[in-house]
Amino acid sequence: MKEITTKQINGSKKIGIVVADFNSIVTNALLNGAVQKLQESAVTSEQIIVVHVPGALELARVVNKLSKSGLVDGIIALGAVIKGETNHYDYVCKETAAGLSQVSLQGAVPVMFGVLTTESLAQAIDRAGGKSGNKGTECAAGIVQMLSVEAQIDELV
Ligand SMILES: Nc1c(NC[C@H](O)[C@H](O)[C@H](O)CO)[nH]c(=O)[nH]c1=O
Ligand SMILES: CC(=O)[C@@H](O)COP(=O)(O)O
Repeated sequence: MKEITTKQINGSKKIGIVVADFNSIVTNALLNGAVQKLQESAVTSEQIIVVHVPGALELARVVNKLSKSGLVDGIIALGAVIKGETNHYDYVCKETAAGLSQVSLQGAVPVMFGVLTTESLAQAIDRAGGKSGNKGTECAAGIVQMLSVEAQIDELV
């Protein structure tokens, strides 16, 4: 049986982080968690490109542009969508998830979905370095695994 699993990624790989500035008190914490985890995984700051967009709905377009650019080998998309008084939340969540999923499946590089979709600011804070962890940290570990396993598959082809 051959098992393909995580190894450290080589120093030539570039990782893009596209972060929504809406609810920046949360998304900055996600960004910090992602960068710290990447650095713990021996990814240098020179291998990381950070791009800011206005809100979650703009993530997919810029992630798609970055994916096609050839500048990066993997992308982490970070955002925080927090429910308000109306059903606008539902549309933002649905379209953001659909857009990013499409880019990851059909695009050139793997995309990690690091967009919080919560009922309250408190729930978001809990998931951006609070008692429920840090979604940015999770996504950083995930992109390292994805780049590693995809490279190993390419070597078998
Ligand atoms: N309410 C939230 C938004 N709304 C803004 C949209 O994402 C978008 O920027 C706007 O509709 C213009 O196209 N964005 C978030 O990231 N989080 C929210 O809670
Ligand atoms: C997720 C959102 O778009 C939300 O912030 C909008 O708030 P509201 O539904 O009160 O307009």
